[in-house]
Amino acid sequence: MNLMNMVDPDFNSLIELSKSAGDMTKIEPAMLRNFLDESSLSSRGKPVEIKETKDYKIKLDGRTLNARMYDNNNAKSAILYYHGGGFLFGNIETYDNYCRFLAKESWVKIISIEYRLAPEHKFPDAFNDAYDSFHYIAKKKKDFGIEGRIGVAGDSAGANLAAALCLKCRDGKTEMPAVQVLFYPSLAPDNFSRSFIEYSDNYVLTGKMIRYFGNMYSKNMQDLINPYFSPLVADDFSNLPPAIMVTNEYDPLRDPEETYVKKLREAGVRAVGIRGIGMIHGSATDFEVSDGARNIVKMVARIIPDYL
Ligand SMILES: CCCC(=O)Oc1ccc([N+](=O)[O-])cc1
Repeated sequence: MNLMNMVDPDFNSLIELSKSAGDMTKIEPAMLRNFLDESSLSSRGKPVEIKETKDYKIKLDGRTLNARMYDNNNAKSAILYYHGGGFLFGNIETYDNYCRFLAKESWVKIISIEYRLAPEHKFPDAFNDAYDSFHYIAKKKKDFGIEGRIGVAGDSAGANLAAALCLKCRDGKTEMPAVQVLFYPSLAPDNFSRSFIEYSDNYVLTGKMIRYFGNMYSKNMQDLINPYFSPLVADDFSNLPPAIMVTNEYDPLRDPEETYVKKLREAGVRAVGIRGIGMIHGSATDFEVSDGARNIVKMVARIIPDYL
C-alpha cells in the first residue's frame, strides 16, 4: 500500500518540493528565515478581503512588539494569534492572509502578535512576549476596541506559546484567556511516539527539523523540562482555559498533542480534539492549497465565538 496516497493529494507538490529542498538544518538560521519567509510570501494568494486592519505597537519592558488587528464585523471579542515557524521564522506579513481568513470566518477580532525569534532570542523571550502581550492587551482592551472576552490561539511553535502562557496565567493566578485554540502545537521533545516514528520523514516537517527548532529555541537541557518550554511535562493540567486542539494525521507531533487533550480532560478541563485526516504539519496555513485544510480552519473559526 502506498501511504502517500492517503495524504490529501493537495499536499503532494508541497511534499515533493520539501524533499527536493534538501537538509534545511544545514542553512545558517538567518538565511533559512529569509528563504522560508520569502517563499511563503511569494506563494500567497489573492488577499482575503476584510473590512478593517490596524497596526499597533505593544510597548513592554525593554522591547516593543508589532501587532496587527483584523476585524470584519466590528466584533466585541478577540483572539490573540501567535504565528508558527519553529520559533525561528514567520511574522505578521507571512501570516497576513491566514489571519484575514480567520477573522472573516470567526467573526471575532484577530490580533496577530510578532514575538521575538530564535536563535537570536532563546527561551523564554518568545514565551515572555506571548504572556506579556496577552496581559498588555487584556489591560488596555478598550484601546483595541475589545468589549468582550479574549482568547489565545496559534499554530505549531505559536500554539506552544499559547498553551504555555495559559499554564503561567494559571500558576500565577493572573487573568486567564477565555480559550486556547491550538493548531498542532509542539509540546515537548519526543523521539518515541508512534507518530514521531512513522511520520518524521516524508511529510514536510522532519524529525531533524523538529530537533533543530528545539535546539534553536532552548538555551540548555534544563529548558526542555520547563513546562513553559514543554507544556506536556507540566505536573498539573487543572484550571486551564477550555481548549480546541487541531492535530494532523501525518504529523510527527500528533501523538503528544492528542495526549495533551487527554491530560486536559483528565484534569477536568473542557477540551475538543479534531484530527485532520490526510493532513500534514502546517495544514492550517495551507488553507489556500488544500480544501480539507480550509474546511478545518473554517470549522474551528466558527466554533471560536462559542467560547468568547
Ligand atoms: C517544545 C519542545 C521542543 C520542540 O520540539 O520544538 C519544536 C519547535 C517547533 C516545531 N515546529 O515548528 O514544528 C517543532 C518542534
